[in-house]
Amino acid sequence: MIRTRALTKDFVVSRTRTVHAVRGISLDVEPGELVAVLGPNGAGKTTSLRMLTTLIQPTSGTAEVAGWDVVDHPDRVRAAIGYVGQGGAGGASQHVRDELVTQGEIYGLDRRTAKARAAELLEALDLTEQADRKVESLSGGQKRRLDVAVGLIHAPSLLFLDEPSTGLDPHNRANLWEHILRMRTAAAEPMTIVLTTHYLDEADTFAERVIVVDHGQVIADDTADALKAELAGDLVTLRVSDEHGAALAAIAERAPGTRSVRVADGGVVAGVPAGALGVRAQGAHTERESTVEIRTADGPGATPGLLRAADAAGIGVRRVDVARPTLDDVFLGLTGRSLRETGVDGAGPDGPDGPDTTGDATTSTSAPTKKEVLA
Ligand SMILES: Nc1ncnc2c1ncn2[C@@H]1O[C@H](COP(=O)(O)OP(=O)(O)OP(=O)(O)O)[C@@H](O)[C@H]1O
Repeated sequence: MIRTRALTKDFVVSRTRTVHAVRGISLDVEPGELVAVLGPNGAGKTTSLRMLTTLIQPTSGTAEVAGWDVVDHPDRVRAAIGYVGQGGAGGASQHVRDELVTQGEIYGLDRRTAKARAAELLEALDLTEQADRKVESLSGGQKRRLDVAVGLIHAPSLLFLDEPSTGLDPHNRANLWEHILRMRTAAAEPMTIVLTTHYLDEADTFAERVIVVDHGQVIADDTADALKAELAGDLVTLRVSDEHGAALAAIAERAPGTRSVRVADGGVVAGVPAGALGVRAQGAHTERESTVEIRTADGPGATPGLLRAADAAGIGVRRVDVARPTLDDVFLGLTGRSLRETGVDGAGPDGPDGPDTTGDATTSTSAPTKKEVLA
């Protein structure tokens, strides 16, 4: 359904500055897949989508969408796809139903077909009650559902959604997703959906495949579960008194299945009970704690052995947490940076004028390679 080879986009912003927004992306998306493209601000997600939807031309490389080359046959591509951009589509003063019918006609449907299709989508996306209201009077969630309806009016087999649920509250996000999934399965042929999102949980829950993009390159591509298992691992966190942090870290390093270990300052704790394992002082008192964070293939399986080894070394573990990895852990494992820290929820350090630019004397930063994060 989508095939790109070395797809590249440079924006020449001045004589001395070029933004390397997309750097040679090669990927294939099969019919019926639901793919989420994830990455920090400025990673190149929207630019990639804009090339695939023929809104901008690649600098180099090739892209075929629905069997057509995006540069040679943009009209064919546009006829085959739906695109829901970040800005939204609806004309504010139009009535909801009219907006849909007009969009259908723009796509070449005759009026009768456009009306029938509009009615179908209004029903499927729970907008029938709002059909005769003006677009500007809709709530955020209703407006976004209308955007999706507009993207689907000509029954495309491939739908691109650029951050479909940004700005919606959790209830409306869940509601939008329910509708998108229902639309997808109701289609005669399984619809292919490619979306960008800032919501890690959304990609995790709904996407069958997650493509992680950073600095204009694909740095990971698999199911969310496979990415988490291969690239992150479970996180076991053990809290001990500050003096035992380093010794416990050394024990954890040697434990089977350990991928990486980090000792962090756990802060000051008050009222540590007298006699707690490994606490030498008598009576409740205040002291610093360490947290030892262990990435391991199997957290629940590794924890008993870690506790036994700590006990044998006279180290009292005060608290144990075992957490399954998130997609943020995957990104951290790949780049050493957290998606949240790199501005996934807003402008981050890799934003517009971040490291993706080439200046006078410098070359652009190379894409980060996979590295051990917590070593
Ligand atoms: N028209 C343009 N001219 C110059 N630079 C651009 C243009 N469009 C995008 N860029 C730059 O290209 C890089 C990639 O931007 P893009 O919008 O594709 O990122 P993104 O991953 O979609 O980010 P976000 O999550 O913030 O939407 C950024 O550095 C951006 O500033």
